[in-house]
Amino acid sequence: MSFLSTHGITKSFGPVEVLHGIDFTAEAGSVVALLGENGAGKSTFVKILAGDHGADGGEVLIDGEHRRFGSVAEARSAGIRLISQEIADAGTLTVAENVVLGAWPRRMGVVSRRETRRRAAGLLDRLRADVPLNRPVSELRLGERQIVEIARALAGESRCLLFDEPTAALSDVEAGRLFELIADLRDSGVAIVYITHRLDEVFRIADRACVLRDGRISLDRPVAEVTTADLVQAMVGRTVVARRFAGSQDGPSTRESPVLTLRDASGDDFTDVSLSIAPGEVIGLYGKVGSGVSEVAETLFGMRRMARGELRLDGEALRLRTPADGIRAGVGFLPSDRQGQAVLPSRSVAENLAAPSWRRLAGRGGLMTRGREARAYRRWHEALSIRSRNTPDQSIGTLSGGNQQKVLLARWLECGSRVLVLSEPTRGVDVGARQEIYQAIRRLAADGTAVLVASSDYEDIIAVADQAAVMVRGRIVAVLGGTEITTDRLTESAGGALRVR
Ligand SMILES: Nc1ncnc2c1ncn2[C@@H]1O[C@H](COP(=O)(O)OP(=O)(O)OP(=O)(O)O)[C@@H](O)[C@H]1O
Repeated sequence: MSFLSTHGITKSFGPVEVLHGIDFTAEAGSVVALLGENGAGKSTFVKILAGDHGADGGEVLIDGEHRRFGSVAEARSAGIRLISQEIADAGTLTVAENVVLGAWPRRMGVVSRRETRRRAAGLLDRLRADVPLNRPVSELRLGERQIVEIARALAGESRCLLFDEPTAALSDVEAGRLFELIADLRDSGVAIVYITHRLDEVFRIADRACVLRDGRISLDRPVAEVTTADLVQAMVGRTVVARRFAGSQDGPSTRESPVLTLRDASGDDFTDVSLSIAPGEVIGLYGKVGSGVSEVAETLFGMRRMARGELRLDGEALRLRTPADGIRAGVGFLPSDRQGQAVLPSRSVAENLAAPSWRRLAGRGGLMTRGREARAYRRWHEALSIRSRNTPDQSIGTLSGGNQQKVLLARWLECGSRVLVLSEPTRGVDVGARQEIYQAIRRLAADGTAVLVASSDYEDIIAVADQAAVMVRGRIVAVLGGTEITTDRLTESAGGALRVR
């Protein structure tokens, strides 16, 4: 018998019905992958299972008995836990404190620090994670914070774990350890529901694949019986062919003089990095999580200080101390940590989109009108197929994760920056939307923008880069051009062995 099953679950937000009657099962000792386009309803569905949202209709059965969870605590007491996309840690508390958050170990009524550390170490050990127990979580990188979240969910007896895109920010090694943990949990009888946009993960860890399309189940089959093409077809209703959008296979034939030049730069986690970007060019900076790629990107926007080296814009030396310096210099930046560093959570979609273009949109009178913001919103809503209620006033927090990412990208597309630095531009984005984002990046380059795509996803680099630099442990180890930019060359170089040029 299945541990958990649902029949006819429906859910609306205001007038919009998001789930149209979901029949679903999760078996004990089995992993089911839950897939679907951005906005299909995956997070909403698992939040209902975890007691975070109430369903409007339908029923949830646990061990064959009807249950209705009024809160997260109630779902937890039934052994169901959600590891959400949104990290909910307490930045100033330490790693150990965050792992035991909400379940403080006490001795004679007083929180025991020793016991806190001991328990946290035990839980992190299950993930073979190497995160310092005493460090405040605000100092960790996003992937490490994700690991702390997972460790917290392992406290207590779980019968069903719901993972919502857990590997989006993890390194390959960290993801590998998580997969081992998931296999162990499965073997010990836990039911696992696993949401991902990375289809290779489905074949690696899941027993069953379940696809949500527009709030309905469009496929539910054993993984052994499906192909990647079946999953994509069920998700987007068509086949999606990964292709290269780069200007020409051999890169641009004539190169204008660079608008941005970085020479022998060293800073947080990178050393002696040199690169240049000309107008109309897309440079890919590729490396695994932790290779220094995102640190270089952040430095180009003024989010990190450069310790040594030289940054020039239009030939003029530049010192960026803060992101405000970056914006003033005409650099646009999409950070990899969407929630922490980019989303203005209490603002509308239109306000989020227009934020850095405010001055330009407001015009000479300095008066920003909702109409101007709304027009900016409409321009990108269609071009990037942003899935929202089609009103610029919708709060950004009510968009699905992948659609928030598209709004943030549109922010910089609208801004018309001369230099655009995009860190992990397709993180959390579905297979179809990826292609739209790649097209948008190339369109931007065609209009003369100089673009740097910093990514740990080689598909991003292959799809859009005219030239690619590969980083390993903070240094550029290979530079590839045009037709040299292939999966094999990129992954081989990022492994650290090969040195080209
Ligand atoms: N609190 C809310 N208020 C209004 N609409 C919401 C709310 N939460 C989600 N939605 C809407 O419900 C739909 C489904 O969102 P959901 O987050 O479940 O999608 P998802 O499949 O998890 O997408 P992604 O892959 O991008 O994370 C979206 O259109 C979203 O805008």
